[in-house]
Amino acid sequence: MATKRREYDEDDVRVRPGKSSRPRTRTRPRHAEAVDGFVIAVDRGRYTCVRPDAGPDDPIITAMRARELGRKSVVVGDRVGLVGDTSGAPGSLARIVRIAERRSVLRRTAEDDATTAEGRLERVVVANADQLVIVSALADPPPRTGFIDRCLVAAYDADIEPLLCLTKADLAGPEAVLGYYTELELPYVLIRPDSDLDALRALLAGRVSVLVGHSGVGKSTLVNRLVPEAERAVGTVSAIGRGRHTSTSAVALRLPPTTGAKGDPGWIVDTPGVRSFGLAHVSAESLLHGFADLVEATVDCPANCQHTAEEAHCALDAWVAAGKADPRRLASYRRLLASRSGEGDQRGEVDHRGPGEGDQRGPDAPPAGS
Ligand SMILES: Nc1nc2c(ncn2[C@@H]2O[C@H](COP(=O)(O)OP(=O)(O)OP(=O)(O)O)[C@@H](O)[C@H]2O)c(=O)[nH]1
Ligand SMILES: [Zn+2]
Repeated sequence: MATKRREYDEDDVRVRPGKSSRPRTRTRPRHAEAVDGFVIAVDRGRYTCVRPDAGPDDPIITAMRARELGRKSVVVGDRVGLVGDTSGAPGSLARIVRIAERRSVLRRTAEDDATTAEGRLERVVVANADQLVIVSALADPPPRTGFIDRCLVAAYDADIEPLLCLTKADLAGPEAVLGYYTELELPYVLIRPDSDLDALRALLAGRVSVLVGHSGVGKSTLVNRLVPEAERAVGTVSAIGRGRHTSTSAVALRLPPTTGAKGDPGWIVDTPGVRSFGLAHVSAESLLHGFADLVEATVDCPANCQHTAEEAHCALDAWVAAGKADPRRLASYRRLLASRSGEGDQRGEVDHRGPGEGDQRGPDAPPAGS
């Protein structure tokens, strides 16, 4: 007699051994035995996770996504349910069967080509972040407020608090940059080679913070100072997976405990592959949320005002003319508005994209290699 075969996933077989002819019951609670995991890196279909309560020396768990997740994307910062071999032993592989509801979603639109649907693909960069740390040098390279404005919009859009981290404070003062943002009362920290980083560490404690910055601003230097283990940790997580070293576009690093401070020191998420935030997915109204100093003026705009320079009666022009906001802020807002529709001047906004960025796919793209 021929054995009738049906496809089962592993734990189906484990839960009901020998009952291969019994139909799958729909009422059984799915994966009640799943353990909680926190995704710290994603590399070509392999997800590096840790137990949320794990200590620095606890094993890291490599997982793949279960078929039942469908096309849902799993990104760094996701809180997931894991089944299978969650021991973290060398060669072991767990499966992600659940993704917890996300507290926040930091997105970007790929800027390779903002004029096509594919180019506008929205990518989730990090889930469940609490804070976006915008790293900008005060000199060498000079601060780019256009980049900072763009990051602020991404942060407000994601419902994440921004923190301005001004590096190379030994080379130039922060007055010009801070003056530009006077109205916003942005929290900021100044970093110099001899700073002790206590103020920054206090702002990172107990939270998941995403670091973004242009090349050369000193982000790697900062990450290495905050997490002396960083290089080794990144090597470890990205060497997993297919046994090839590829750089990922986001990786979560556990901050070491600081002497004297109690409680969770927090996590930083480094984003080596993310140089800017495409904002094509952000509506003109949401874009305005990044410009709290301008938003009040728009109540006097005509209905359906697009707030562009072409709008003859946009109230923003009068607002700025009356000295109620910095004209450079209005110019920046309008530059971002224009860049959203793919017609803007994006000079200085787009760096060469880092390798591995294709791993950060939106929910519409199947995971690479699986
Ligand atoms: N004067 C001064 N130089 C700094 C400071 N922080 C970093 N640098 C220098 O700035 C240069 C760039 O620093 P990195 O940490 O490599 O910059 P990055 O932002 O990681 O840039 P990529 O590696 O290209 O992504 C290095 O030569 C650092 O030594 C600082 O606070 N003051
Ligand atoms: Zn207007």
